[in-house]
Amino acid sequence: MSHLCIESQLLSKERQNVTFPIEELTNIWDGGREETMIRRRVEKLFADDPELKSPPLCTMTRDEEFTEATRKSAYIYRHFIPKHKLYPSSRESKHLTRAQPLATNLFIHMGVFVYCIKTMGSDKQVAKWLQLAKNLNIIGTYAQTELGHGSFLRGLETQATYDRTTQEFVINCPQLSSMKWWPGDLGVNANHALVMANLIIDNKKYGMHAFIVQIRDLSTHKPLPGVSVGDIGNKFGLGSTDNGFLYLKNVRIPLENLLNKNAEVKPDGTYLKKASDRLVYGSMVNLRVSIPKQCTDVLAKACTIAIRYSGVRRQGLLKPDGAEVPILDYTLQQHKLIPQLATVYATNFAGLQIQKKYEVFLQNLSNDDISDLAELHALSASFKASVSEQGTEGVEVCRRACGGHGYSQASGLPSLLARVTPACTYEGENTVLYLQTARFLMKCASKKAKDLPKSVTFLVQPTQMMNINNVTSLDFIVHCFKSRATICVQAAAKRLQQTMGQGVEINEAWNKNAVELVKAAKAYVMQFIVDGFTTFVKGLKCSKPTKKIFEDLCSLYGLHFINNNSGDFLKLGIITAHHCNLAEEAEIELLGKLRPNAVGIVDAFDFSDFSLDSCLGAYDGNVYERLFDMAKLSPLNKEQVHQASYKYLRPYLLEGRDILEGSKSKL
Ligand SMILES: Cc1cc2nc3c(=O)[nH]c(=O)nc-3n(C[C@H](O)[C@H](O)[C@H](O)COP(=O)(O)OP(=O)(O)OC[C@H]3O[C@@H](n4cnc5c(N)ncnc54)[C@H](O)[C@@H]3O)c2cc1C
Repeated sequence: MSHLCIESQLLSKERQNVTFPIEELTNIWDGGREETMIRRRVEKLFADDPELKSPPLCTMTRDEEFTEATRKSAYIYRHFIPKHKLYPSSRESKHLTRAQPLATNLFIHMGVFVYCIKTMGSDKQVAKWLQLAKNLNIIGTYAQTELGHGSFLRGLETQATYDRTTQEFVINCPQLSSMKWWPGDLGVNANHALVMANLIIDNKKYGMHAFIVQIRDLSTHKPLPGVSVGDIGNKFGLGSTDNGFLYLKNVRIPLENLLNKNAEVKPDGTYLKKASDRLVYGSMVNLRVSIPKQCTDVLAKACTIAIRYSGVRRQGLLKPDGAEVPILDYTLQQHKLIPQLATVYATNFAGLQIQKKYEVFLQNLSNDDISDLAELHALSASFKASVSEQGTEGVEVCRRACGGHGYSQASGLPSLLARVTPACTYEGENTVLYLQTARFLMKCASKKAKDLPKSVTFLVQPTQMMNINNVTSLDFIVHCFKSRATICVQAAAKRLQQTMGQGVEINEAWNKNAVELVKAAKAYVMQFIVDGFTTFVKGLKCSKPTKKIFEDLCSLYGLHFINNNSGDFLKLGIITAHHCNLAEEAEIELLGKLRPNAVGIVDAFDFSDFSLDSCLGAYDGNVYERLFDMAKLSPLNKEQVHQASYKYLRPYLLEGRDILEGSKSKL
């Protein structure tokens, strides 16, 4: 029997040992049996379409990757989606992001430019721009960040000065640091930009507003006068996206190009505010709610790759005279990977709770009730920060857990890491988001329980230690996380008050206590995740073996965190040293229990080989043959003798030949 077959057999054996119905878990993951069927149908449409096939990502240059991405994106939006009727209103559309091949672009155009027109434009503006944008008749970007400023919005320098005589805005980047930098789809493809600029009327500043600016000629696609635009160059990853720079000098746009649903400038220069900034915040929440799901899906892929690979990779012995074992048998490998699997489940199902809160908020909004906004904003900000961080750390753990092969692009893991890590920065840099959450928490800490939303009253109530020996109990784990959040929030509030009591001005006091404040925000969101996942698991109706998997993953998620931060839980008086010992033992026991089902659990994510795009993670486990096939495709192997060796090394190699052949003839 060939060596290759053994790898496939090892994965089959893993699957025979699975103790729960994989299909049931898949259905729960998808949100129901019918959703699984719809998702599979959508994924099959993508996988079967020859227009969506590309050379493997790891064999392409940046230029080829970008060109392929643009070709496929244009095809998807103009042909594939209409052909299969996968419109945003259809049930199928929910599954598009997951089904779509990795290397595509136009995300900022379709996801943000189109969304901003819809939510920030008047009816007249929506009628003018929306369909053009959806049809790719115009391509837009969202240009907010500048070379000199990102997080601090008031520091942005681009100006839109109203000229009453011509009824135009004159857009200017006053200096190098005001140049727009980073916007996606801008560098090469966009011919319009939604530019965030300071509105100035008669020398008075009115703050940031959104303007539609045409930046390239509609026929030639060349930059218009006053516009300097291009790609910012290679990044950590995301070679398929043309993040760009944009410098605007005296570019004139008509009055109607200010997106004016929330604020308007009349022809005579009168400024009219129509909606409160709080409503504008509400629309930002929507974008933030979608990012964690993308991060969770990326971590789910990384877990699938690393766990399947660990099931077939054999290295060393557990018994001196036994057979070589798959590395998944090592407790240390389980300790790296299975908690990542628990993270995928915890963040996914806790995310559903935010989604529900968001839907309630939207319902209330239609009655002009925005009382939930502050909590939703605080929650979605810290949740985005926490899930993108856990996703980034988790993918890197998975990558390193695959040894040398995890470093190869062919594993698919480097591109997953490059995809998840920028989510820590875009749509609000994580630290800045945690600080926003802390602001809400400090307000809560200054109030009485009766004046707070029910979901956060625990933050101002006293905590008690729970005397319990069963540390895997979900009630105990939730209690630990809630107590930690309460203590951290109250401690940060107390310190802030003390600093200000010493006469320190608020911003300075805030800065002095920023570490404590961020810790409070992190503790708050961690309790939300643990509580949300636990609530989901407790309410889950399914077969006993599947329920057991959920309960074990839920306990593992909590205990792994407690064990990694035991000093903190001990210091805060939430647990004792006895609990610590029990928690460490319980975690190892849970790893052993989940180990036989690990391959089954990742199979339940149901990623196709097409979407995983990994030599290590394919369903059949035929790892080595795939790696060798991929290596053969390396552009460096195109010629038997590469020009570089010939050009730069040949003279010295010929010297070597003469020495070696000369010494041979002397023998
Ligand atoms: C892949 C990618 C795609 C992007 N796409 C777009 C796009 O389409 N359109 C667009 O406009 N922008 C885009 N951006 C830019 C992105 O939104 C900004 O990078 C982000 O808002 C962070 O701003 P910054 O880069 O200025 O970081 P900075 O704010 O300079 O952050 C640098 C450091 O300073 C810290 N810091 C900043 N402020 C504070 C504070 N108050 N207290 C404590 N610490 C602080 C941060 O935590 C961080 O550690 C993209 C970025 C990336 C990486």
